[in-house]
Amino acid sequence: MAGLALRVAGRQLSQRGGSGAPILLRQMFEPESCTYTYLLGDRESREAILIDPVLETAPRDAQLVRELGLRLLYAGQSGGAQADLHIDEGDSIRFGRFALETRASPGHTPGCVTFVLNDHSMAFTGDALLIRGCGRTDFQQGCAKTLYHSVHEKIFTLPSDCLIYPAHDYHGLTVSTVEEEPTLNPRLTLSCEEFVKVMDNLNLPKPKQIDIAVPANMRCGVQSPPS
Ligand SMILES: N[C@@H](CCC(=O)N[C@@H](CCS)C(=O)NCC(=O)O)C(=O)O
Ligand SMILES: [Fe+2]
Repeated sequence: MAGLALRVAGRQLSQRGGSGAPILLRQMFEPESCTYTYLLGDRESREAILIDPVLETAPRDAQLVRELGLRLLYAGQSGGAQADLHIDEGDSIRFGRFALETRASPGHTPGCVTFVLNDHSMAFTGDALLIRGCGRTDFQQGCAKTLYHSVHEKIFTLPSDCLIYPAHDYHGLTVSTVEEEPTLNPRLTLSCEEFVKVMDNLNLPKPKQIDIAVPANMRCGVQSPPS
């Protein structure tokens, strides 16, 4: 029932906002952590939102926001961090004629969310679903079984032409679709049991900067004052 209500609400929002209005979308890359930051804006009201910003590239993002004459309403990540606004499953984040629907997609971390544009044309999957991959589950209270269910239930149920924009890519790819991933993703095409085994044996090195990034994310990106 909740899923149905969300879809209906999404369609109504899309119509009220004038369906077909082109969203302003910029995908920006930070090479050290291979992170994508997304700037989304409404060309009419100039209201904008920034998804998955990285400390090192914050000046670049701020400059682009200024150059494009946008007014940033929200920026940040989720996950029990200190923040001005906490978001939950089903919450709608509005900017101009658009809105992002929040879908909880835990597994990489307990607080991971996927943001879906209200017309379901694109989804920002954070570290849950990567292109032909997925977020690791071996730290930050990750859980492979939870991630498997999140991706199958919250992302693969979107329309097949829905674009998938992840928070990271390590192979030079920029975007995927809900049509591609359920058939081509080498991890998420497995059974849940096989997936858990694969995830338990990834043996990846820790990402660079993770020991700095995690505590900073818990303070919404605010750095510790110098001692
Ligand atoms: N080999 C990569 C590893 C970076 C890494 O661990 N990335 C995380 C996402 C950021 S917390 C992840 O979940 N990766 C999944 C994966 O399969 O790589 C590097 O270049 O450092
Ligand atoms: Fe991560």
